[in-house]
Formats: sequence, C-alpha cells, structure tokens
Amino acid sequence: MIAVNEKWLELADVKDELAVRDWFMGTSGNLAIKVADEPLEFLVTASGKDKKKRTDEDFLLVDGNGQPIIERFLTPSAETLLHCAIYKKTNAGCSLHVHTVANNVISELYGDAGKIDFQGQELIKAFGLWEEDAVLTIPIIANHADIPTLTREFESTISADKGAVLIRNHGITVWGKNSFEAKKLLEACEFLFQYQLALQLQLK
Ligand SMILES: CSCCC(=O)C(=O)COP(=O)(O)O
Ligand SMILES: [Zn+2]
Repeated sequence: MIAVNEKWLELADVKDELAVRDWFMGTSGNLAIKVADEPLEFLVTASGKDKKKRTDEDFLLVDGNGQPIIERFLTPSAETLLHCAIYKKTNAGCSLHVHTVANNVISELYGDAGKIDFQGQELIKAFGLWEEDAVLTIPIIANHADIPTLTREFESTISADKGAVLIRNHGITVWGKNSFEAKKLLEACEFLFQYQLALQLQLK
C-alpha cells in the first residue's frame, strides 16, 4: 500500500505541473504510473474529471486489462488501454497523454506522412539522441474512435522503453522509465512542435 501511496503522490505532482501549463483543456488528457509488475498494476486518472483540480478521486488502481482493482465507483480513463499497451510492451514506469494546440496542428500537418522527423535540434537529446546527425521520429497514427482499434495501431509503433506517439487531431502519448523522464519527453516534444510551427510561419 505504501508503494501505491508514493506513486499516487508522484503522479499527482506531475498532474499539477501539467495543469499549470494548461495542458488539460476541457478535461482532456490522462496520466498513468506503474505500481507493480507481476501482475501488472498501475494508477490511472479517472475519466472525464477536471484534471486541474487535486482530489482524492483523481486516480484509481487498474490491472493489466485496464480493469479497476477494488475501486468500483470511479471509471478509469477512456484511453486506459493505451497505457496498458505501454506497460505490457516496455519497461516504462510512467505514461502521459495531453492535448495541446501545437501537438494537434503538427499531427494534422504531418498526418499524411504518418510521422514527423526532427534533426539538428538540441532538444532531441531528451530522447537520448546525442549524435550530430541523429533523427527523432515521432509516429502519427489515425484517431480511431474505437479504443481497441486505436490501441492496436498505437502498440504497433511502440519499440522502446521511452517514446512518443502523436494521435492525429487528438494529442500525444509519451512514456519513460519514471515520471521525471516522461515529463521531460512531453516538454521536449511540445518545444519541438512549437518550434516547427513558428519556423513554418517564418518561411511563409
Ligand atoms: C474531452 S477529451 C476527450 C477524451 C480524451 O481524449 C481524453 O484524453 C480524456 O479522456 P479521459 O477518459 O481520460 O478523461
Ligand atoms: Zn485524449
């Protein structure tokens, strides 16, 4: 139970930081943090809540199928299966999903290509890419309304213990070994997206 309480507080702190950035517009976004490996258990945000507020009902514990453990009054995030896919396919400890204007516009501009590449950008080092000619590729998948379909396409893009995937005209999901790394990746992506949009305005 101590582990759950510690992870709860860790995720609540991340949620507060992302809320300050206004990254939970219109109750969008969901966050998860792993609590146990075998069997898999993780805390995930309750669905449809105002994630800018800190309450005792912000998170609930779910199993590897995204089903609530003990808690029967709260509904897990509608996108819990995406978090399940991350924890099943990687050693990640935390996964974060937010909707921002920049990540939505980038996903639409580059959606037909199915990806966006970043090269020659200092911030790609956040992903561990330190070589001078390194390329960060962020996949962009279709925003299927059917969550199992969305999850299948999403999990086909997962190939490492840290990563980021854009869902077209929806948002981004990132994951990393812990909440610090996941938040770092989320911020790096947002920087890169805002840079790309600003650059495109200058080129016009
Ligand atoms: C109003 S946002 C639409 C659902 C969504 O994309 C999202 O991120 C939040 O859903 P949740 O069930 O996690 O609250
Ligand atoms: Zn979403």
